[in-house]
Amino acid sequence: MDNRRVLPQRKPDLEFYLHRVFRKKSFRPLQREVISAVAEGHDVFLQASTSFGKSLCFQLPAVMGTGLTIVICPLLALMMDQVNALQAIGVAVSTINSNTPLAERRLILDDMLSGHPRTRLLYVTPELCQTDSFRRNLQVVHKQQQLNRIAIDEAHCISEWGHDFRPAYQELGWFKNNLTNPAVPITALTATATPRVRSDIISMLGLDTTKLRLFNTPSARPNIHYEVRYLEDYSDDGDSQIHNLLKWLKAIQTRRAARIGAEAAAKLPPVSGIIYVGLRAMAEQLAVELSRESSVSAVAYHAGLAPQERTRIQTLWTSSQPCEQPKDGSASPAFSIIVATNAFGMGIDNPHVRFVVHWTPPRSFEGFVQESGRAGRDGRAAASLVYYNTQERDRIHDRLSRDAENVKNRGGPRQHVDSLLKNQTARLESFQKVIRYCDSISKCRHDMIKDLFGDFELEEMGSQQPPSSQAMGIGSSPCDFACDFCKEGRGGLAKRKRKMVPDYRMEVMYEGHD
Ligand SMILES: Nc1ncnc2c1ncn2[C@@H]1O[C@H](COP(=O)(O)OP(=O)(O)OP(=O)(O)O)[C@@H](O)[C@H]1O
Repeated sequence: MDNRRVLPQRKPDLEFYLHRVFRKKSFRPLQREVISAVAEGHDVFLQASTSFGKSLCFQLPAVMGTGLTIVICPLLALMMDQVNALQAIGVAVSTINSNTPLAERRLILDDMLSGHPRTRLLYVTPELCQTDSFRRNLQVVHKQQQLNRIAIDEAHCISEWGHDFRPAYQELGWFKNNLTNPAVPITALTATATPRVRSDIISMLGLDTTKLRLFNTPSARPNIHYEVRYLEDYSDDGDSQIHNLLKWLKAIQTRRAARIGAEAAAKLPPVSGIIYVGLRAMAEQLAVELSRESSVSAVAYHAGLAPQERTRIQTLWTSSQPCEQPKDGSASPAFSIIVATNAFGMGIDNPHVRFVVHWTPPRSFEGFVQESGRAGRDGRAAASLVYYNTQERDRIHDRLSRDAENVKNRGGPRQHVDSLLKNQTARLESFQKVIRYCDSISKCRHDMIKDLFGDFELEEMGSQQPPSSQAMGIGSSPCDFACDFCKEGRGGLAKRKRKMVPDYRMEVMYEGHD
């Protein structure tokens, strides 16, 4: 008998893959912990802010060793962004989507079923995972012990879209029910999930909460200054709002010049910002009006633009010189602004956005957190402004209530109507959270976001957080004078609000909200 001690072969560590494959210097806070849990084969739920680097949490484990990771992605553009980025660094990645030619699809499936797939990550849609043929293929790969995990990116879509226009999301529970002995680990990742959405994700995927490893970053980002600007009711032409915004931009410009000198400030690339509006026509109009200012370059972005034009705008805006230079040789604008509907954002990787403005109250609280979270992805100071007036608030609220009523009165299969109603009610509740956030003048906005998003519940469920937020403990605020309440206090906010809203309305607005 050979008694020689077999030395365990030392596997390259996570840092090795981080440096070698992904060419990053170090992990961001919490990333290492999440990646370890994924690599160890746990079911993982990660709720982390838009700038976190969630993709790395399943991409890195996928390139360690052999086997296949299936990635479920809701949008083609998002899928292609990740696939292109991985191809560029030499990772064996493929995608099967509506644009994949048949011959290529066959090659990918042949590789997948070969018993030792070369492909490390395969990006697919939930609709593909619903088909019998793809499910059979997954079962074969699973039997061959080559199916390492399923990663579900933008997992909130399970709850937000699964109930109506993308029912395939409702079917993702198939993995846990059918890929068993051993069960295939699932990694679900999202930037925005309220307690309701979270529990939908967990139950629809069939995840066992007693074994699930949970991770989250605070929903309110410490480097973002949150502020609500109260507008007078019935301001008919919007001029005062534009004036208010331009004044704010001017102040940023002045501060910048004071800090580094006017000449040096003029040589810096423009400050990038996003203004979210509710309608396409509003995006066009506001972009024209803002561009009248020599210091501003503003461009509209919405789903009505031709795809090439949208790509052109995105590419320019995410480049190091994010707007066109004036043809007459005059100084380049100090601000480069995209005026967009909510068609703009998902998957757009511009870490240097300094501000996100909501021109009207956002339609949902999740949308607000996600959209405002596009500011300051580089970790530097950034701002979120919401323009708010009671007229617009009531208009949106009435419309959402009417939509819920219409669904109730609709004919059709009971189950379908119930599902639509659940969704419509959730939309209304989500907007009511926007109202609470905007109306409040008595609480730190970071704390409000944390409350309204259910961060506390995650903490109670044992979710692990980055060390800096743990140090603050449950219930404490990540705000360091980075919101209008902490800066101006209740008195200051009340004064601002009173100027814009008649006294009798103020009383009504406070009721039940603070
Ligand atoms: N450890 C790291 N060091 C440096 N850069 C990183 C690191 N991890 C991720 N990144 C970069 O951060 C950027 C954002 O990553 P990613 O797109 O995965 O974010 P996300 O959390 O999925 O955001 P979103 O919710 O907006 O999609 C990417 O450019 C990525 O390469």
